[in-house]
Amino acid sequence: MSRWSENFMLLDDIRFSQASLCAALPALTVTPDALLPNAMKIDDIGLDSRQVNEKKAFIALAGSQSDGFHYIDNAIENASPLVFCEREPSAELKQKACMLGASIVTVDGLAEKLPAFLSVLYAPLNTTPSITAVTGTNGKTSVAFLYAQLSLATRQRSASLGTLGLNIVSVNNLSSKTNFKKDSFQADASHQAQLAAKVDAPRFINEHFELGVNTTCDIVSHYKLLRLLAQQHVENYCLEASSHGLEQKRLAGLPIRSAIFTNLTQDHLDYHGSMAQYAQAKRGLLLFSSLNHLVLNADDAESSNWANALAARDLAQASKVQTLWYGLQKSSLPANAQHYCIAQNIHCTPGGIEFTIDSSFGSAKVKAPLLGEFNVLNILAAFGAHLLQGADFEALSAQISQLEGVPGRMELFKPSAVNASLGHKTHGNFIVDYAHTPDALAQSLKAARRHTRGKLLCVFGCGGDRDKTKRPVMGAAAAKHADILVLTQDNSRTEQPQTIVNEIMTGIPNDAKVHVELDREQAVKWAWKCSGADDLVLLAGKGHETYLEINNQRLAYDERALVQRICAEAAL
Ligand SMILES: CC(=O)N[C@H]1[C@@H](OP(=O)(O)OP(=O)(O)OC[C@H]2O[C@@H](n3ccc(=O)[nH]c3=O)[C@H](O)[C@@H]2O)O[C@H](CO)[C@@H](O)[C@@H]1O[C@H](C)C(=O)N[C@@H](C)C(=O)N[C@H](CCC(=O)O)C(=O)O
Ligand SMILES: Nc1ncnc2c1ncn2[C@@H]1O[C@H](COP(=O)(O)OP(=O)(O)OP(=O)(O)O)[C@@H](O)[C@H]1O
Repeated sequence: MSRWSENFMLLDDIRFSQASLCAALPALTVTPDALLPNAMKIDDIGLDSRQVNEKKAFIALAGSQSDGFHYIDNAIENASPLVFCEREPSAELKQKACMLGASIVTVDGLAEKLPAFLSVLYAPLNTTPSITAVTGTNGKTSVAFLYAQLSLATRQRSASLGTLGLNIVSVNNLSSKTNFKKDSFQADASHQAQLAAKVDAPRFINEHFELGVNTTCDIVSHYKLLRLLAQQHVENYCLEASSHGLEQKRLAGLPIRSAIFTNLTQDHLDYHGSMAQYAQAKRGLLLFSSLNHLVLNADDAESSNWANALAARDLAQASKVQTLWYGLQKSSLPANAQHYCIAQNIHCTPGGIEFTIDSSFGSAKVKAPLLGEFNVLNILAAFGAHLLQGADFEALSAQISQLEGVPGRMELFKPSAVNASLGHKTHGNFIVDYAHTPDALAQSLKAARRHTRGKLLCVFGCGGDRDKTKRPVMGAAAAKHADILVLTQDNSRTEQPQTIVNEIMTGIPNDAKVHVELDREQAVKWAWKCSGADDLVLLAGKGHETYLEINNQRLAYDERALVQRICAEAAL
């Protein structure tokens, strides 16, 4: 099943009533009597003319490639009885709509009015979850995933949304995942009753759902999701805010309470044009008037631009936002940092990372079963947001040892320690990682190096039809940090994989050890066969994905499953 159809299965359950429609229409300055009778029968709404029907309205918005206005005809042919658009349609189109019983309503400033409309249309029936948004070039998915798990320290049902889809984590699997004892949890009777209600909530508990093609989904889906999460008694919700999503106002009007910034390095220059514009798009998170908390990476130079941009806002807005700084060096903290969270004495062990948290809320020695120093930063970012939101320092610190790694992010796979026929381990371990930017690749290789005794091999490629300037930079980063490079394909889209590889090669020094194998599965097998027992093979770029995108088609390719098969076969 494609990701799109799963998306609709999940969000299709979220419908609105006629009463909600009547309540919401004034936000668009529309009155129900301006609509034909069919229009009032809708219970769903969407941005894509190809996915409407007789009960679903179409919102025609201008996009970056084309304009929804051009698809109004398509929407009414697909039986949509109601279309909102930003300018007057032709007389011919109006006449056709009239014949089909459809209403086309022109709304001045439709895009700006949409958040107010959607927030009434999909108003959550109970409390809106507290929203934390995380942005940055790398680490968004990891921070969101870790944030949701850390919420278990406060026994709150929580969710994360982004590249991995929607994950809901709840208290009712706490006993199987953690060492919490039920009786050691102090709660009054009403709190216990609320917890029981959460445990009995109908669906999606501890579940994962694929949700569309984008890291940050479209604006309608966001409002539907808020209602869905409220129905599921989710109290804490962390979403990934991509720079595209922020620029295209896919999050407009959401009551985002806390913002986390991870880091800024090169990516998406094809879309934003320059690093300055890319950085500015990300800082768009500061414009949410609902913001109360800001969590900044003290080790990343861009964070001071965030602090300055906040200070430049009007006094009332700036002074209601509490800022927490996190990082690996106390010396990077700004002199006026009131709240901070620093990791010190970091040790990378075969099983994970150990470090001491030194913070303005307390200090603790912690261990996490995750690989890579950058995951220390990711933990601190999620931890810092919870601290500002009022979580207890001790309970949060205890939860760190219970964290589960993020699928396809520095995920370790070990072939059986002993080969049955040879009596010893013959080849190296794998790490499957999602690094697809120059900085992420450098960071993941540096992290992997700390977990290996032998050689470090790296299998990677670069995506087609996207920022081409990062290709040689990724080649240079891989050559600097790995011993053997295996160049292959990674979502080449409509480009020739060999052309992409040639561009990567221009950044690789002549004396580097490079093997080219465009068939990705063969490249992985080649690297593993070439590895010795103490070596480590890092597979970068695919992570959790289960496809290779080639010529507008998604071909089945699951690198985690492939590696599991290789590991299993090694034991035979
Ligand atoms: C370049 C880009 O960001 N495109 C996104 C954008 O589409 P768009 O505004 O360009 O849409 P368009 O094609 O111009 O069409 C305009 C309007 O007409 C509608 N339409 C279009 C065709 C049709 O037949 N009928 C119809 O109604 C469209 O639904 C849209 O509402 O808005 C759509 C709805 O929100 C997104 O799905 C789409 O993401 C495409 C698939 C994409 O590849 N996006 C990438 C670049 C992206 O956004 N990535 C970031 C993550 C990056 C990261 O990992 O950091 C993300 O958040 O996913
Ligand atoms: N804090 C970090 N700093 C640098 N690199 C990181 C950090 N966290 C993760 N990475 C690297 O970036 C890769 C992607 O991580 P993650 O999916 O969490 O980031 P992301 O920002 O969500 O990226 P995307 O939006 O493309 O999914 C990881 O596989 C890892 O190699």
